[in-house]
This record gives sequence, C-alpha cells and structure tokens, in this order.
Amino acid sequence: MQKIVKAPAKINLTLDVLKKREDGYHEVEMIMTTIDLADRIQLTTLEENKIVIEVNKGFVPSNDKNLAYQAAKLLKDHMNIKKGVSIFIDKQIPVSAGLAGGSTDAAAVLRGLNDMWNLQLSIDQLAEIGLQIGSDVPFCVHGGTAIATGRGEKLEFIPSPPPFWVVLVKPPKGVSTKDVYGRLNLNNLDHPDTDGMVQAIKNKDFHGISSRLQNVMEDVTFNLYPEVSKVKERMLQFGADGAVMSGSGPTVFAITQNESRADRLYNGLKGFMEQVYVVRLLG
Ligand SMILES: C[C@](O)(CO)[C@H](O)COP(=O)(O)OP(=O)(O)OC[C@H]1O[C@@H](n2ccc(N)nc2=O)[C@H](O)[C@@H]1O
Ligand SMILES: Nc1ncnc2c1ncn2[C@@H]1O[C@H](COP(=O)(O)OP(=O)(O)OP(=O)(O)O)[C@@H](O)[C@H]1O
Repeated sequence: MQKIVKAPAKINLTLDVLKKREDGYHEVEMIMTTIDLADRIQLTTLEENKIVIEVNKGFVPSNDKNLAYQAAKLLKDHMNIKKGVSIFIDKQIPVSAGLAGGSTDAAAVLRGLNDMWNLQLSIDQLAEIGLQIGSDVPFCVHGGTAIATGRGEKLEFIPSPPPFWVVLVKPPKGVSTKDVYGRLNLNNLDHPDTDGMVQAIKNKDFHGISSRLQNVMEDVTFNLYPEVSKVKERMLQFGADGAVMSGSGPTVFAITQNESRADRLYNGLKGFMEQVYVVRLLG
C-alpha cells in the first residue's frame, strides 16, 4: 500500500506568551493558520517491522531524530502494529524557520498512516498522540485556523480569514525555539490584541487583520539576528499591508490582498534574500 500526504506549513498571525508553567513549557495564546507551502510525504507499507525514512534535504535527519519517524513509531506502538513503513519526505518548507516544518511532517504521517492502515482513530486522538512529539503537532494534525492555548495543544477553531497573499522570507539562520522562549522577558511583553484579531478574522476585515499582526518573540529573535528585523522593515517599505515574524523565527511574512503588490514584494525581497516564497492561505 502507498499514500501521498501533503504537510502544510503554519504561520502565527498573533503569538502571545502569558507565563512559564510548572512543567517548563510556557502558557501561550496564539492564532495559527495554514498556508499553501507544504512538504509532500510518500508512505509505503513494508512487510518487515521497521521504519525507513528518506529526506531530499541532507541537513534534515533521516533517522529516529526525524519527527516523522517519531510519529510512525508512536502510532505503531500505540496500535501494536507489526508491519513497517517507508517514509519519503519531499522537503519544501524551510527548516528551523518558525513554520512547524517538522511538526507538520509528523502530523501528516499520523493522518496518512491512520488512513492507509484504516486505523479509524479520530482527528482528536491523532492530535493527542501528536502532542507527545511537539507543541505545534496537534494544530498541524487539524489544520485550518485556530486560537491555540496551553502549550499550543488547546485549540478553538475559528472561520478562515479572508483570502490574502503571504510573502515569506527565511533568513539564512536556524533559530532554536527553546532558546527564544528562554530569553523572553515575561514581565515586559507588549501583548497582542488577540481578541481584536479574532473579531477581524470573523468579520473578514483584512485591514483589521493586517494592523493586528503581532508576535512577542520578535524582540528576542531581532536582537539575536538584526538582519531579521531588516527583512520586516523592507517588507513594509515595499508596500506590505502588514508584516510579522512567524513562531520563534527567523521567517518573517508579509500579507496583502493585491496580487501585483505580492509580486512586487516577492521580486523586491528576492533581490537580497535567497529563500523567498509567495503563497496563498489554506486556512
Ligand atoms: C513557537 C511555536 O512554534 C509557535 O507556534 C511553538 O510554540 C513551538 O512549538 P514546537 O516547536 O513544537 O515546540 P516543542 O518542540 O514542543 O518545544 C521546544 C521547546 O520550546 C519551548 N516551548 C515550546 C512550547 C511552549 N508552549 N513553551 C515552551 O517553552 C520548550 O523549551 C521546549 O523544550
Ligand atoms: N521532518 C522534519 N523536517 C524538518 N526538520 C526536522 C524534521 N524532523 C526533525 N527535524 C529537526 O527539527 C529541528 C526544527 O525543525 P523545524 O523545521 O520543525 O523547526 P520550526 O519550523 O522552527 O518548528 P516550530 O515552528 O514548530 O518551532 C531542525 O533542527 C531539524 O533538524
């Protein structure tokens, strides 16, 4: 049996961190949505009880360190499955970028194996298994647009935002999510207007959305890598309606409803950055 699954990236329209928890994680409140920038995962059942993984990017682990491998292992153990699986990842999402590239691959493997092996687990059950792999995995299992709280696993789904273009730049830096969380000054954060953003999304109010894009992690990553804040400045100079860093970065994305402005942004940014993408929302 074989199955191909898409693994879309996520962006954070708002990202707020409320406090540090007893378990070492942070209480977050963030609005996430999926975009049409995706890895493609090919799953093939093996008679032999093993997990084989191959990635078309050498710098992504192709062993049990890969989150997609961990997802297959968790599901096989959870369901006591003896047959094996070969996983090929066509990696399109930039790595260590703040786009949940590994998390979404893990989520796609959970969904894909559930279907291919007819395991009949619910999406919520798959999301619960996924939380053992990482905080972004439950959202990636579901997709769509949601307010995420807790570690990021408590999800309240809301209607999709109105359609707009997303122009992303991934500066040539890998950022450690753990490191950025650890450097946050929790007593001095400028908190996003999460409720206002939710209302703007529900009202399909694009200006209300673009003016409320905010991520409390920006100051940390911008201080570590000033070139990341330069990207945001240029996006606004080049006419973006709004721009913000995704997750712990370093990816910054701009949004606009105007296709020719999206093209101008893409071409302008491509002039000084390698990894530039222009995509639509999937949310
Ligand atoms: C920054 C975001 O990408 C926003 O979507 C997520 O909050 C991070 O999700 P993630 O990469 O799946 O994070 P995990 O792999 O679960 O955790 C990596 C590290 O980030 C820190 N971490 C993560 C999530 C969270 N709510 N609080 C944390 O403090 C912890 O130190 C953890 O050891
Ligand atoms: N399937 C995978 N795809 C990409 N990276 C992976 C994968 N599995 C493990 N990794 C490792 O995970 C680390 C983080 O990669 P990832 O692309 O998930 O970061 P990210 O997009 O910033 O995640 P998040 O937005 O959830 O913080 C990298 O060091 C990478 O080597």
